[in-house]
Amino acid sequence: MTAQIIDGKAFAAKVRGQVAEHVARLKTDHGITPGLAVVLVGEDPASQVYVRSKGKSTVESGMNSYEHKLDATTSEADLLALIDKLNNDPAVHGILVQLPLPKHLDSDLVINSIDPAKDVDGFHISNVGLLGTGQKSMVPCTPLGCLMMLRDHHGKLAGMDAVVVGRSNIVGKPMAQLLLGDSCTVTIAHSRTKDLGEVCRRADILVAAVGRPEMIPGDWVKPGATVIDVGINRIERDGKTVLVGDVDFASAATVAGAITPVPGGVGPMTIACLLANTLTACCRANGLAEPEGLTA
Ligand SMILES: Nc1nc2c(c(=O)[nH]1)N[C@@H](CN(C=O)c1ccc(C(=O)N[C@@H](CCC(=O)O)C(=O)O)cc1)CN2
Repeated sequence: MTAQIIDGKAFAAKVRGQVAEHVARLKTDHGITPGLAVVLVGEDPASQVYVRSKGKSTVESGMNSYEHKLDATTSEADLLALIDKLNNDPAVHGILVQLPLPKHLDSDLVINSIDPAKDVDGFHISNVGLLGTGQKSMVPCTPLGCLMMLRDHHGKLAGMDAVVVGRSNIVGKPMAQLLLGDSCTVTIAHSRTKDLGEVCRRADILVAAVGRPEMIPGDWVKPGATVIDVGINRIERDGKTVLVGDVDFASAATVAGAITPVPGGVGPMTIACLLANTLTACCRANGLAEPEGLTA
C-alpha cells in the first residue's frame, strides 16, 4: 500500500485564505483590524526564521503585525513590563512569546503573564484548564493544525483509536485533549512506554511528537492508519543537513493509509492556525461570531 500524502502546505494556504477573507469582512463591516504582537528574545536562528515568517503571514492576511525583538540579556522584569503593555493595548488581539526563551527567563511565569484572552499560543494555564475541561479556550496552534487536517481527511473522528507519542505541554497533551474532544479513544505514549511498537500498532490515528528523528518505523504502523508527524529534526545525511520527522517516512508510507510529510506537513499549519487564533481572539474581544471551521 502507498499512503496518501496529506499536503499541509496546501491545506495551510487554504486556511490562510479563509482567515484573509474573514479579516477583510471584519474591516469593511466593523472597521476592525486584528493585531498580533510577537515577542522574540535573543538571536536563536530558527526562532528568527519562524518570527519573520509569522510577521509576513500576518501582514499578508490583512492583520496588523507588531514585532518586538529584545536582546538576549533582557531581564524578566523588562519582558513582563512589555507583556503588560501589550495586554492593555486594544489594538493587540493576540500575543505570542517565541519559544524557547533564554535560560535565565522563566517560561511558565512569562507565558502566564499574558492575558489568556490574547494568548494565541494557548499555552496559558487558564487555556490549558479550559481545554482540559472541554470549555471554550485558545488552542495551541500545532495540535489545532493536526486536528484540522484529521477532520478534513476523515470527516468525523468519533470512535477511532488514537495514539499520541509524546507528552509535551505544547503538542502531546493538548493533542490528546483535542482528540478526546472529538470522541477518539486516546492513548498518550512516550519514550518510557512499554512495548511502544505494540501500542502504536493499535492506532487508527498515530500522532508522532517525540522529537527523535525517524524513531517510528513502518512496522509500528497499523495498515491503513493515518500518520501525523509533528517532528522537525535536522540531521546530517550523505554530507548534507536534511529535515526529517519522528516517523521513518519511507517505511511508514508503504503501510499507512495517509501520512503527513516533513517538511510540508504539520509545520506550515502551525503558522496558519496562529493567524486563525488571532482572528478568533479578535472576534471574541469584539463580541462577534467566531470564524467557522477555524477553531476546535
Ligand atoms: N511560541 C511558540 N514557540 C514555538 C512554537 C509555537 O507554536 N509557539 N512552535 C515551534 C516553532 N514554530 C513556530 O513558532 C514553527 C515550527 C515549524 C514551522 C514550519 O513551517 N516548518 C516547516 C519546515 C521549516 C524549516 O525548513 O525549518 C515544515 O515543517 O514544513 C513553522 C513554525 C517552536 N517554538
